[in-house]
Amino acid sequence: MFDEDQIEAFNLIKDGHNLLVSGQAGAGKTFLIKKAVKYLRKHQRKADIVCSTGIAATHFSDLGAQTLHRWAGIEDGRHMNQNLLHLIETDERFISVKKNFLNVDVLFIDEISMISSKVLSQVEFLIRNVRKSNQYFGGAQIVLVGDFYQLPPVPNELLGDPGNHCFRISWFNDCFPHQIILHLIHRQSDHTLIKCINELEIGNPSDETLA
Ligand SMILES: Nc1ncnc2c1ncn2[C@@H]1O[C@H](COP(=O)(O)OP(=O)(O)OP(=O)(O)O)[C@@H](O)[C@H]1O
Repeated sequence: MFDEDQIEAFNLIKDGHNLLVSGQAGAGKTFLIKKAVKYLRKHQRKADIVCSTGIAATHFSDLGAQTLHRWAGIEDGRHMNQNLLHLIETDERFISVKKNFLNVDVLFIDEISMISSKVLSQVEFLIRNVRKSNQYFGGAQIVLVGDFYQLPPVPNELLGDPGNHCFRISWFNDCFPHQIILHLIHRQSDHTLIKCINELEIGNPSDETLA
């Protein structure tokens, strides 16, 4: 059964809102995404899951997750927006990317802390233009999931990506007005260790952790 925060997030997802779901390790983000994706698919909505790394995608292998870079055809980030848009619209090698953009109803982006503002902005630009829409992400519903205290984006100076967090994008709060934090830690194993990590993550260790 979902906890209170998970219920709030689930209802927003079900009702078609864009949102950011965050929470520390063990707060039940993966648990929530899996249930939400199964629910949406059962109700004939095309829900895709993408992650910043292939390893994270294996957590959702039963649900067909892949990396965002592969799903969106952005490769290593070498393409400028207009060039990549042209490739997606005209080049057969990008046919599955074009289908992804045109068909997706709800896109879950996990490990969002590692997706840079450059990458998220490029994905937004591409989906909006392929869908020929004025809405953010071409009107596709986007659910960002992660913990901004965890790993940051990897900078790629050669390709003009300084690795800024995506929440720095000027339109971020406008596109993601709903931002839910999962407060309850569900993971039982290594509870003490996880508590220490979570406290250190936010720079506020308790006496127990310091001891
Ligand atoms: N509402 C719930 N009821 C029962 N178990 C839950 C619930 N939410 C999460 N769990 C369990 O708690 C554990 C941690 O949850 P989960 O892996 O989803 O956390 P997470 O936020 O994705 O963590 P991480 O950031 O480390 O990936 C899992 O074993 C999961 O099945």
